[in-house]
Amino acid sequence: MNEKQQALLIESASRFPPPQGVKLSYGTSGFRADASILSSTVFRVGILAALRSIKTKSVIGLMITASHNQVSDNGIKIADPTGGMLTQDWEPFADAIANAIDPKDFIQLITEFVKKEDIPIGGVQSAEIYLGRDTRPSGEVLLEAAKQGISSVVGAVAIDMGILTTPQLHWMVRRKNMGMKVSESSYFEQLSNSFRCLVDLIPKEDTVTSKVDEKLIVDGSNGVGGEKLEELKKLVDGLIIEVRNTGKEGEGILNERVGADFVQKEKVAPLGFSSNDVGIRLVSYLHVHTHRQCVLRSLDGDADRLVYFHIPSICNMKIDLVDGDKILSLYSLFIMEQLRALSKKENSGMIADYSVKLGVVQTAYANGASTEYLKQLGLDIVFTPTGVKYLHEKAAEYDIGIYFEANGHGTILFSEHCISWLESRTNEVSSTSKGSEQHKAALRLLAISNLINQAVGDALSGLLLAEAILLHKGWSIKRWATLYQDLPSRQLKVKVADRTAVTTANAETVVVKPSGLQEAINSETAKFPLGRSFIRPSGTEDVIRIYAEASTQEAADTLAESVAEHAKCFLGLNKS
Ligand SMILES: CC(=O)N[C@H]1[C@@H](OP(=O)(O)O)O[C@H](CO)[C@@H](O)[C@@H]1O
Ligand SMILES: [Mg+2]
Repeated sequence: MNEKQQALLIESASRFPPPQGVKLSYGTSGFRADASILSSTVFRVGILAALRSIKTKSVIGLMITASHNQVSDNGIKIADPTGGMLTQDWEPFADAIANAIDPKDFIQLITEFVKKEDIPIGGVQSAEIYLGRDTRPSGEVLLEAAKQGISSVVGAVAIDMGILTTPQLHWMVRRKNMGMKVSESSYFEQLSNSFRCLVDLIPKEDTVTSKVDEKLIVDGSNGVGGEKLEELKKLVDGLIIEVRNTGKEGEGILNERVGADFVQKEKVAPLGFSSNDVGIRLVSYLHVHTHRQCVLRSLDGDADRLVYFHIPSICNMKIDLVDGDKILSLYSLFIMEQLRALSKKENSGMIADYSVKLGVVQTAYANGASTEYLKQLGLDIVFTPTGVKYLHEKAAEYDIGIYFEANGHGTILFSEHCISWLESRTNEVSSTSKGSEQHKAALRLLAISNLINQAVGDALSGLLLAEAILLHKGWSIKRWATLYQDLPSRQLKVKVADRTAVTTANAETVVVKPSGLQEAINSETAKFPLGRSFIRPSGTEDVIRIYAEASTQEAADTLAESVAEHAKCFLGLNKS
């Protein structure tokens, strides 16, 4: 790094002094904190994004969002060249520069890292960073900090893509690096075209329209997802979608008693839904929730999560939740059916010439009943720690890898080899047996690979895929919900003195430190039939999370409470 570059960094960093007495960590999904202390972090991540772009010779994404957190929080995360999360190798550097208080230490960290990674700053390689943000009011100021961080690296250019959902930004980065044109309208077109393709491939005789829910009501969490769905729905025929909690002025506060995270964790209907919606299919998203005939859905604050629910009774606003595990099960079932059809010998006399490796990835939060169901389908199931970066990485090892967190964050990854094989299948088959089930199955799988976001979980594309499958099967949300019955579960969070004192192993199912705590959890769990419980430190909030499931709701609640008590004893409460 030459002197001119060093001077530029020192000068611009002086405009963004880091907060004192706070330790930030890149966490499960980037940096998150109260927005008022984040300018310096965002500025520094802007520098990191520019270095990453030079190093990889690719466009990098930088998203300003705190997803399901309260509106006063904000955050920042990076999209790598493939559209996935920042490579985990760079996270320690992100943590180090975010926490370097002394400007000299800060510059030294960058100098050493640039040398170690051999990043040719100031050379011919330029850097391009796509910026996106959600609808949080603090987004504008933080966007400016990111721009200044980027422009303090010689040759780096920031391109503001505007207010976007997180998955839209990831999609754009991926597509741009594949050499394609990028715009929001091309995103909407790709989603709506592939949805139409799936609907056109529904066997006419099998459509049992009377059973299908008529209307879909979507809870947009008062965030960016509602607004974007309003645009997308103009291009989608055959679905009646009503968006609530759109975040328009006066409609409500982002993520406050709305959104997928709230619905999934509290298991009650979000604000804006009433006893008039009984029987409808509903969706929540980021968080998206759905509710239709009425199915309801919830999106989350940045629209990368999706859960469905319906309100079965007017007596209370308790919901029947169709969570990420059930979305995963629906997708798995449909994909298995297509693969089976593809491998059948038909008129053409051809059978699949290679067997597609299909796998599913879950975390410890997956309901035990879902894992059992997927096992019975004969699927290969793998568990990873919480956080999409882990699930995504694992899913990418398959030809078709489906991953979901119970909270509705997930997608389906298709390997390049699988996509070209499917393409060749459609070409081969077309001359001899066009219109055969084999041909259609290949076309459906290709349409799914175009519809579902290959970069990251995406509430909008996930919703269209779930809808297409329900239409294909002629299923209502109630039918879908009966795939299996969830084991009763409870999640709690506790603010302890220092959540980093907890370390875990075996995909977070076992506490390693503090010692003795796991034994206490084991002895509580043993008291309940089908009991299962674990704790882990959250990567997005200053809490530890407790999960418990058991054969009855009462037992799950009691187990969660008693494990929480042990955790408090071992860890001490946060006094602040
Ligand atoms: C139990 C739970 O839902 N945890 C969520 C939450 O992470 P925590 O590290 O648990 O705070 O936010 C992450 C980012 O959205 C998401 O990936 C994860 O699944
Ligand atoms: Mg999110």
